[in-house]
Amino acid sequence: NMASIKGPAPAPTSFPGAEKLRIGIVHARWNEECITPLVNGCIKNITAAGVKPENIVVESVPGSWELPFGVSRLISASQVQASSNVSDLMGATSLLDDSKPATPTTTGAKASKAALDAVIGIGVLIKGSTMHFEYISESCCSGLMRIGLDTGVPVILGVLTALTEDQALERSGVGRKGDKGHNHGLDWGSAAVEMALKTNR
Ligand SMILES: O=c1[nH]c(NC[C@H](O)[C@H](O)[C@H](O)CO)c([N+](=O)[O-])c(=O)[nH]1
Repeated sequence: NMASIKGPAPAPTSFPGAEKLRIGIVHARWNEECITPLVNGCIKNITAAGVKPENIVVESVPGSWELPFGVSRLISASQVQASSNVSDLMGATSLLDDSKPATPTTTGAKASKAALDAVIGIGVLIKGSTMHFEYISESCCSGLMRIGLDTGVPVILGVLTALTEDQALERSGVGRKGDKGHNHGLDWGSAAVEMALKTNR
């Protein structure tokens, strides 16, 4: 059979200036078996690009429906933080929930006070027996698109809209079959850094 032509072109491999960036991740808590590897893959490529762990802010919301609201609030909280003299960024971002740095900083380095340069919304929607999936997927994706356009802060779409559990598992790199699939979180992390640098000229 013909090899598929689908898939992204190779992403940039160097991200000069990434050490100054601050990246946010807001993830839903549905379908955790996929969410966890997706978030970890995202963080892996963000740090591989040169972003400091203490400058990655991770927040969670109940489900994908809440992603646009969560991303919007995190962006505005970080902008308030950057323009005020509030010392603790985490305090500002705990508007969503008990925020925690992506990885506890060994250096004890303080998170920077700058506003977030890009945010990824991560969710996993799996088709059930009703139309619920269609309505959440459409609202979540168009909501995330709107926030990026309205705020000028790049919002990366990290939402899997899977028709079966296997589709979701394969795209999280934890496919049940022999083929482990590909963890799309990796691509979302690279996309976030690339877009942040393009926006931060
Ligand atoms: O993130 C998801 N949320 C889901 N529902 C919860 C929804 O996102 C909201 O959290 C809930 O409706 C409360 O607003 C899902 N399903 O219903 O299947 C799903 O598959 N994935």
